[in-house]
Amino acid sequence: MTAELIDGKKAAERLRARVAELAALFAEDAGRKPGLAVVLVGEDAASSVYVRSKGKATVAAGMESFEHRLPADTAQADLIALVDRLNADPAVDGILVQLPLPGGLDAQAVLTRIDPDKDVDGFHPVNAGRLATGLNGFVPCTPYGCLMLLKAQLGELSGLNAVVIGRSNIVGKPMAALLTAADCTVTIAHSRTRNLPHHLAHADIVVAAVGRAGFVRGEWLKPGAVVIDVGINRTPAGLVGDVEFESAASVAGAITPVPGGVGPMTIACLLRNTLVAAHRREGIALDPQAI
Ligand SMILES: Nc1nc2c(c(=O)[nH]1)N[C@@H](CN(C=O)c1ccc(C(=O)N[C@@H](CCC(=O)O)C(=O)O)cc1)CN2
Repeated sequence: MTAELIDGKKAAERLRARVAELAALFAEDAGRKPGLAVVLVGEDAASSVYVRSKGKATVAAGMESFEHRLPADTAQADLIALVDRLNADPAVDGILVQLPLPGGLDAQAVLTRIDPDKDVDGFHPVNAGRLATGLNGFVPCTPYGCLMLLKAQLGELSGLNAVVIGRSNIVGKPMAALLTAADCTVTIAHSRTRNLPHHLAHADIVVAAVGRAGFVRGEWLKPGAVVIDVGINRTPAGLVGDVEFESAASVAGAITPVPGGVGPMTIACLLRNTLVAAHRREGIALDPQAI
């Protein structure tokens, strides 16, 4: 392996510590802690673990955690009613509905019901529009975490060629918007892309978010590329990313491992977004770039 390993766990610890410092200052100014409400519907094992981790991290950062666990057969109207209550609750600065929702529930309708100014997941169409047009809003946590890792690794991103593999609303599209805003030349590749190796051969930055174990092969990469692997695939061999790690690490300049790369940044960025939401709701100044 020649690539430098990008340590997302360490970067996430640093971000969480900074958020905790600023949350303590917020509590002094506002007379209350920032509050995050997380809604879990059903008993998906991985989601349950993520929600527990979010609750713990929220409390550790000096914030208030409100956890709502609902049965898998919850009616759409009841879930919407809960979102409405959280929208109206002054102690709640951020609302997150854990995905995926059980079959039969309309995730888009639920996400669109969240007050855009409490939408710390950044999934509401208003926040997607704000990101696309360069306005202040909330950016989805995983792509924001990827951007932070890229900036820490490369410094200035302007003028670099970036290929984002995957076009989901949660990762691919916002990732491409963030890289475009950072003045990269961005290609979005997906399942219909012809000749992916051709595009990757010119990519200084590769963000893989396709959800297919070991999909990206090392021989497709430009030597020295920085590779961000968003994939979390559970295989008989354990947890693996979307990038074939061994072959990629012998060509790339730097690469995120799975686990321990992008994943931990997701929760750290959620805390960051909650802190920003709390400041905006209370009208207390905070430069989001300084976190
Ligand atoms: N409402 C949301 N739902 C989901 C999101 C999201 O951002 N908002 N993202 C994912 C799940 N997720 C957080 O919710 C998440 C995924 C992975 C990790 C993480 O730290 N992963 C570890 C590995 C942990 C493991 O063994 O599973 C790592 O990569 O090192 C944190 C959060 C889907 N749903």
